[in-house]
Amino acid sequence: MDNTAPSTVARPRIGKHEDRSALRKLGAAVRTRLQANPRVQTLVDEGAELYAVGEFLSPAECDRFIGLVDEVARPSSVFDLDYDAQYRTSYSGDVSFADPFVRSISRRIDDLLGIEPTYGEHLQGQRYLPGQQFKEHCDWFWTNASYWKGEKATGGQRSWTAMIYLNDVEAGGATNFVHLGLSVPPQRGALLIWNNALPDGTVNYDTMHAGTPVEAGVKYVVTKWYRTRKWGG
Ligand SMILES: O=C(O)CCC(=O)C(=O)O
Ligand SMILES: [Fe+2]
Repeated sequence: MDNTAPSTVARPRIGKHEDRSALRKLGAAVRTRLQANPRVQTLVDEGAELYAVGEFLSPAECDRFIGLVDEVARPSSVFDLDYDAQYRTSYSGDVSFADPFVRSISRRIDDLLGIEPTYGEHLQGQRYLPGQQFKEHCDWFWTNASYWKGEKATGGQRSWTAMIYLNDVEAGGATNFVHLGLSVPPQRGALLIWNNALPDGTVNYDTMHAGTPVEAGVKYVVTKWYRTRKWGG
């Protein structure tokens, strides 16, 4: 599940900034916790906040997760997809939250960030074959879009994103933060974390990113998006 806008519209009106104070508080709490953790590397701290942890998952855990993604992968969908059916061409799926292995990994991410587990959406796996990509988008929700009413009632705005690369990719597949000039190549087991909001609690356009096309090999990632409140209906 994701929220995408045409990349040609860099700074559209998004309506009033919803969940601003919750985003500000979550931003500060997670920032403080990550910066105090010696395992966490700061990638960007100006204009946006991006962090990374190498070898967050072991190779065996990555392989096990890849197996689960292969089981659930189906064509991806994004919100308001009509304008460009090619926007997200990867395969994605919610890996089973009933699986104790999935739960343990999910909890490990919660603990690292220090976010209340119920705020997190279920982990979503994605698989990209050669030529597949996820074009430029922000993970936060457009609060003037038709889907917002439903999202507002089921957890509100997205705060932090955590994404794990499950394998090294032969060629291509980097995650490109277009406004930050940062390109992150897939690295097996590495966790990438970013704040979708600015310190003042407004959504951050500069978190816009793309999963660039895989050129050779297959790319697997697992993503967890956190809301500002308990997620779910
Ligand atoms: O695959 C990537 O590198 C990016 C994925 C992504 O942007 C997302 O899942 O929200
Ligand atoms: Fe994304």
